[in-house]
Amino acid sequence: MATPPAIIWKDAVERLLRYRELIPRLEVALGKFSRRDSAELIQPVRTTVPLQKYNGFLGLMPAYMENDGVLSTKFVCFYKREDGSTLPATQATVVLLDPEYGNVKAVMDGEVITDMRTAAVSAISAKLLMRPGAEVLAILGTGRQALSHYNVFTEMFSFKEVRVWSRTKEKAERFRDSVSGPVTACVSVEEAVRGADAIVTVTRCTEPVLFGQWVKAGAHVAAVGACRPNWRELDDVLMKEAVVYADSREGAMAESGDIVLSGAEVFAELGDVINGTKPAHREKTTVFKSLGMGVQDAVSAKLVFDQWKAGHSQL
Ligand SMILES: NC(=O)C1=CN([C@@H]2O[C@H](COP(=O)(O)OP(=O)(O)OC[C@H]3O[C@@H](n4cnc5c(N)ncnc54)[C@H](O)[C@@H]3O)[C@@H](O)[C@H]2O)C=CC1
Ligand SMILES: O=C([O-])C1=[NH+]CCC1
Repeated sequence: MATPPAIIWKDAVERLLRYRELIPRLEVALGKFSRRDSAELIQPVRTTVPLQKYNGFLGLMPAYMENDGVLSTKFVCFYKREDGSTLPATQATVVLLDPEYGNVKAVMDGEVITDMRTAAVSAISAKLLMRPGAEVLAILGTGRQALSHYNVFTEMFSFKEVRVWSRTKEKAERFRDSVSGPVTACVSVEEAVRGADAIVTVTRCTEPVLFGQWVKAGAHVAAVGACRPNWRELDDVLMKEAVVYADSREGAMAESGDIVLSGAEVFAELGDVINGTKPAHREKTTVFKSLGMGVQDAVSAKLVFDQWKAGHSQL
């Protein structure tokens, strides 16, 4: 009989997941995903169930990596919360299964995984697409993803200046005061992004907040919010001027308002660049449209579970 699943909650995930181990594994997984070899990796586009009464969605995100023996699914609920709401915008749980027996091996907190793997993939996009010598990073939004993006971008790159913008100055200042490094709290998006070499958009907005006219030619934008086909963060000018990359082409065509509504073309997936089958246009303005993929959760969950098991076998 199968042993009961391990329950690995937030504190443990926080302790066990490290960017330095996560990032190389995500790079390998993104490359595998873009090869579309179903003997290696299967990951359908997220199934989304609208929770109309609550202005939210349940996303089901399964992934199977046969050669790695990893089978998982994430349940993620995300909401368009009203201003001032104290309810969480995103809640997630990852379930790891044994692909041979079908039993659940572990149930783990998915919030830390979602925060970290999303930021890690944006950092991979910057590693591949940002101009060398980038000096200024701008972050739009000051929530959970803003913090994880701040952490990994400042760990991986040496920016001379980091700017943040939120809809109120107080929120931008609170974010500035909560992190250890120097941050400029900006009162307008324009002030935050003018001259920036890298821009991260991590807002819950549904209308464009970042306009192409403010974006420096050759900048790299990691666009993380607006994960519904009728939600936007970036305007048409930026979407049409930039070379657009995505984590999953199918995901982007189905779920990204910035792509669907602007009519912009997805030039390549990050995995195509990793595999060397599509170029990284570092010299041009680039947008990485992130939607999030089950395989990113699968890789993270395996890493957490392996470390958790190693810790428990020593007890
Ligand atoms: N691409 C991916 O893989 C993932 C994307 N997301 C998306 O990333 C975004 C940020 O997520 P979290 O940081 O977890 O949310 P959060 O609720 O912690 O932070 C959201 C930020 O957006 C700001 N905001 C809310 N409404 C806004 C508006 N109308 N205009 C401008 N700013 C607004 C809030 O003040 C806050 O600073 C959300 O859209 C979420 O759905 C979340 C997880 C994974
Ligand atoms: O990949 C993910 O977990 C999500 N993408 C959009 C909201 C949550």
